[in-house]
Amino acid sequence: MTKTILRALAGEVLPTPPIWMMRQAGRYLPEYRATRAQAGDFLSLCYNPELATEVTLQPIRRYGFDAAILFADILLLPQALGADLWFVTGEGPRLSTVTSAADFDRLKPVSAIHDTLSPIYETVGRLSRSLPAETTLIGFAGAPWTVATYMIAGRGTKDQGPAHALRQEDPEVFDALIDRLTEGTIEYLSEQVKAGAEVVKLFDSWAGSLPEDAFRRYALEPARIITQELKSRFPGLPVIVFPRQAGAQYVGFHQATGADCVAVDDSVTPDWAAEHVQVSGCVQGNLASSHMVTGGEALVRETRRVVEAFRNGPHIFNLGHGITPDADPENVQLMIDTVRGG
Ligand SMILES: Cc1c2[nH]c(c1CCC(=O)O)Cc1[nH]c(c(CCC(=O)O)c1C)Cc1[nH]c(c(CCC(=O)O)c1C)Cc1[nH]c(c(C)c1CCC(=O)O)C2
Repeated sequence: MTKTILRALAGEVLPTPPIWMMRQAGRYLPEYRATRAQAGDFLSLCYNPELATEVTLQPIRRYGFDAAILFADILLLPQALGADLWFVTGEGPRLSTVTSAADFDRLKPVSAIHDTLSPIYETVGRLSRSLPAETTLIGFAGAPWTVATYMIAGRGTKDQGPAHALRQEDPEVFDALIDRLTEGTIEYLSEQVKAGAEVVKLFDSWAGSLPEDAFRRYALEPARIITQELKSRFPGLPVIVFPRQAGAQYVGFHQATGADCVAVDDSVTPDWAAEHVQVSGCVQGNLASSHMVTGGEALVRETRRVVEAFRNGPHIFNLGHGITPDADPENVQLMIDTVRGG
């Protein structure tokens, strides 16, 4: 029987939505923290196929989620393109910056990325051989705009100021970077699919900071190009796009990109998303991840509200954003029991 996630992605309305969780392998789980300590740092874990496979499987063993997502990070692609990358504990990622034509010219060609990323493909292959038969394997990459915001600023930023400045002040360099990332993302995801990923997801975490014209050009258009090219290379490949905090711009995103599923964050209500986004295809989301910290009756009530709102169309249950390190693993179980048990 076809896997539930693939059925939902094909547009089927299921009595119980399939479920997985962004960042389901992460620091809220004691077994993740133990494996990560064994690996040393986060990047060593990403590039270690044996341990990356292990942490990807941990939430599947513990909770029986319907999908596993490759354990990696959206910033591995810039690293493979030649950016220096490191993580500062308690603060987040740091990268060497791209803010001029000279910086851009130092980046490697897309053909070079596999030298760095081949361990990731090996992890995908191992996962594809070891997952339970009913579990779907999701590969992923960052969307060009979101990845560019980190490459331009050299770190995470609250308002993506440096990237907005570059796109306005030096559109030539900015567009060249977006194009390189678009091309790199296609090749990166293609290798994940060849290694066994059954679905791919594009994370555009900062799409919501783009004003309307720029949203079309830098969020929608790259997502369309990547989706279309992957679907022409791999007919039938399901694609999930996540233009986070797109608000009103979620409307029409399925049709404009050709993606099978639009993931929505929790800044929109499930009723609104059912009416305006699910009308055109499968929706993924969108319980606020704070419920995984606070739990209790509110968690049960809001979980039911999400299930109820999306009941009449294709839906994959998920959080509105990644689960946080301070989440309680028991609340995750309560969410799953509520989705599956009513
Ligand atoms: C912006 C972004 C990044 N990475 C990602 C995004 C887009 C989605 C989002 O908005 O959350 C995506 C990502 N990061 C990770 C995954 C793995 C798959 C999954 O479980 O969803 C995915 C899909 C693992 C990770 N990526 C990171 C962790 C925590 C690493 C650790 O210390 O163990 C994990 C499990 C680190 C990371 N990676 C990134 C940041 C800003 C950080 C530091 C923040 C933090 O410390 O939580 C960049």
